Amino acid sequence: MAVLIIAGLDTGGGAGLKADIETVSALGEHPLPVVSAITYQNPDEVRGVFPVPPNTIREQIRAVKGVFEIRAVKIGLLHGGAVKVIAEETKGLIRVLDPVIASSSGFRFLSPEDVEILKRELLPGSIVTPNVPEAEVLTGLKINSIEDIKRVARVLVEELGAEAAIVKGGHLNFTDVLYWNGEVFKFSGERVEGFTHGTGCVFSSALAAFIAKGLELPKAVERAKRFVEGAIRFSGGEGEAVNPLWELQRDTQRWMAKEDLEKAVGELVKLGELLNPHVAEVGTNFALATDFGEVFAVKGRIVRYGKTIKPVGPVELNASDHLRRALLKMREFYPEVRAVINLRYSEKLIKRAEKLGLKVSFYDRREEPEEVKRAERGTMEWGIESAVKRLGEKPNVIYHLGDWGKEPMILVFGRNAEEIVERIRNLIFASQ
Ligand SMILES: Nc1ncnc2c1ncn2[C@@H]1O[C@H](COP(=O)(O)OP(=O)(O)OP(=O)(O)O)[C@@H](O)[C@H]1O
Ligand SMILES: Cc1ncc(CO)c(N)n1
Repeated sequence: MAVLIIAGLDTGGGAGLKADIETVSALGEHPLPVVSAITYQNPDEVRGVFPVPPNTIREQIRAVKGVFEIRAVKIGLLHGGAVKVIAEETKGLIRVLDPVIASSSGFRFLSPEDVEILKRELLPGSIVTPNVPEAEVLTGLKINSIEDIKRVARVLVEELGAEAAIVKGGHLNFTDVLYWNGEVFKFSGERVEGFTHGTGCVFSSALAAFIAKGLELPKAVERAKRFVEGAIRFSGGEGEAVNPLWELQRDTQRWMAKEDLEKAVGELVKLGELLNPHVAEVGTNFALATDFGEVFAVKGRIVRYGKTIKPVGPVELNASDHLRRALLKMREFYPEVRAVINLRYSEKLIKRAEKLGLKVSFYDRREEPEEVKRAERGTMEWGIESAVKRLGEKPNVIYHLGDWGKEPMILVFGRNAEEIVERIRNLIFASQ
């Protein structure tokens, strides 16, 4: 199904048309991109805007209207001169209007006069998706609470003529409110950590995509909100913005990590008899993280099995809490580290690691502060941090000598699963 997207270009690649195209494509619909403005911006600032002439916008829309079956329109950044043309050309279509008035960095895209034109020409009949400051500008009302949000959403529909209004709580308490058909719908949410540049664009284009799929409005809003939450959680990297491709990328990363780890575990099993004496009493596990910080490991761990070794279960997401925490802590210091394995402690292995040129550090559980001990779950994180700080550079191997009821252990880290296998091979062959 086709979704017509009328929006601006963000040179920083975070918001605007690029985010919209990715969102609509990721959700399986066909984007028809129409450029309304060219902005010069980066994640820190908007430097300026070139408005695309209204006739050029009209011709872009006309080139696809009637050729594709347009199931929904998403309208993002505009300029005053374009409003009338867009209103004319999208008449009769389902319109999601994201009234982009100012950037998150404070650049004012629409003048008060432009806002008046938007209210008069385009808002009536549209599904409008303002954030709190935009809703305040559109209605002239102040918003301090969820009750205010509900009132303003109603005003947008009942007094300003919108088909529906979703006032987004990203600037308040992450609860969005939909007013539609005389009814109020609340969509609760919690703050998600991550980059938020482009959230408004992704939300409105996801909403348009879900409407294009035929979802009823409340269901489409719910889905769009959850999609944005994922796009924030799995954001990051160069763009310092939300990531509309999160679901696809996460799934790709998952199968790659799973496959890599399965292969590497297979290689370890081939070392069976040689590795057997180094398997920890509690079992050995082997963990691999994706770029998104999700960690795969062997369910039930790798155990001694007669003279050889055996993975108890399959490679799965979150199959090892201990190693996951160790790895994620290490990645806070050294994000290139993606894999870890635990082995039974032996002085011989440590000596051998040092001889091989691996950087070795340790932590002493007796030095663990009382408050960390009492919190219980923080021990691993504390241990990794103290070992990293002790060495002052990236450790490849971290060991501890145990404590009451705790088996001494060695952790071997690597950039990927193959590197771990290689390190284990070198360690055990040489320690014969
Ligand atoms: N940190 C966050 N955690 C969870 N949800 C968020 C967060 N920030 C925004 N949202 C949600 O993202 C959606 C977009 O809302 P937001 O108010 O951020 O839009 P916006 O201000 O128009 O975005 P932009 O920054 O692109 O202008 C809403 O569903 C909102 O609740
Ligand atoms: C092009 C464009 N559209 C929307 C926004 C709002 O995030 C932005 N900063 N840039």
